[in-house]
Amino acid sequence: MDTFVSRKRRRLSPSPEPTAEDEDSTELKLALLASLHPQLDGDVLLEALIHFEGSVQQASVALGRDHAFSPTRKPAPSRIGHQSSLSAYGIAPGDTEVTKRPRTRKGRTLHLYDPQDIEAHTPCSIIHNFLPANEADALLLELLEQAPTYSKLEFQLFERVVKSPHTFCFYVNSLSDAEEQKAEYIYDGRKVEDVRQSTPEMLKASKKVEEAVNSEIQRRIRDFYPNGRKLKYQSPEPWRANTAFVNCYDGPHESVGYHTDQLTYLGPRAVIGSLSLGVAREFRIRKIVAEDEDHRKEDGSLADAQGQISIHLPHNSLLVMHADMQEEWKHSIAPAQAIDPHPLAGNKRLNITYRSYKDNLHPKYTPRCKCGIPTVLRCVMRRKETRGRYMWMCHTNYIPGQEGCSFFQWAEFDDDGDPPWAWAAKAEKKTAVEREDSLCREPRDESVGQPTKRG
Ligand SMILES: O=C(O)CCC(=O)C(=O)O
Ligand SMILES: [Fe+2]
Repeated sequence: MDTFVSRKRRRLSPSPEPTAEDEDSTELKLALLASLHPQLDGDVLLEALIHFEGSVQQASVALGRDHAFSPTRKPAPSRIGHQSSLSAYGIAPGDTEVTKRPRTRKGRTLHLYDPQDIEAHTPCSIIHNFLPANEADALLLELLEQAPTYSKLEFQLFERVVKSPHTFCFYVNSLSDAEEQKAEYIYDGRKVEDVRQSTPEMLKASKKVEEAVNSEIQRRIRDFYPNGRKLKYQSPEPWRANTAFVNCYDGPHESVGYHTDQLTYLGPRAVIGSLSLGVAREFRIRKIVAEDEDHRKEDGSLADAQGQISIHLPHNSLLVMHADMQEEWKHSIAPAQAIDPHPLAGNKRLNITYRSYKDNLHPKYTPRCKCGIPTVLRCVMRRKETRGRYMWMCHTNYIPGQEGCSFFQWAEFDDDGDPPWAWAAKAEKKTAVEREDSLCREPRDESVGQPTKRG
């Protein structure tokens, strides 16, 4: 499953290589604070952490003192945040240069609703009223029936076992895919027991999601990427909705901490289609800055250069997280102070994240660690020197009670995001296509197809 909060890996020996620990310290502290104070908003936790210069303990004591510490406790928003003026964040109308300079000021949240603002200032695009209304309702009703059987993810954070503050379930398109997932795929160092076949309404929606995501990918490439070309490592193959994680947030306090989605089976520069149903909630994103002198505070700690952006996700909206998202931004569902109940879902929000698993990243091919377990794929986000490089790492220390090994290996990919073990077959295929092309181009025997002269 996704690494819903960042977790600290115990460093077994000093290493010049990046570790998840280097990458995650602020998120880790926030996750710890969130698990201790689940009712408080992420902004409040972040401000407390900044106020106490990164000390989780001092921040936690202050936050727990009858809420005496309330750094920027805002009046409870009516329901959902209002859109701040884009100019307040240095965003001029018509400024479509994506992700080049900070869009938000540190410590502030910019609320975006409009699809054009969202695609211009974030690595996402959104389609409102995505499904015909009756199909969206039928899908929601089907999932509401299943949601009580979903479970919380349990993971190890330092020495404690922590539960994710929402429930979820994993779906694939057929029963045989479900059996294969249970037998062979590894998430957070272990196999998953509960993998289900997608419901009829999910399968129906997934065809529409597939079509929309493929067309959004092409539009993004054409209108936003340099020279109208796909990104390095981005797959040129059509996106297939072959797996889905369904999340359920029951009430305003259920949430998901800042994280990136696991790339292990998606590969680099992954695209994800996320369909929201039921109660509208805020999807927050934050750009991760490099750990360099420009971003360092006087005490040596790392300061985030910008605040967060909040994208509002109403019932029946499809959010596409594009190829420029996972390696550079983190995302979360923030706890809400108040929500508008939905006529069918009450206080619940259901969310389906459709994903495209790559055949050549099946765990039978990927490197195994010293524990004998297929490894997890991560991307260096913070360390300036190695930023953007991929690595295979042991993840058995995510299992409560297990230590894991220190396995680390740089991960290589070609420009299309395919791993080395796929290269020979790709080259063969290319040669075969070229041979076929050249056969087609060879001068034709003039007599073929011509009326034959009779002697
Ligand atoms: O609920 C959402 O919109 C996001 C869920 C998410 O981030 C995930 O499943 O990885
Ligand atoms: Fe996610």
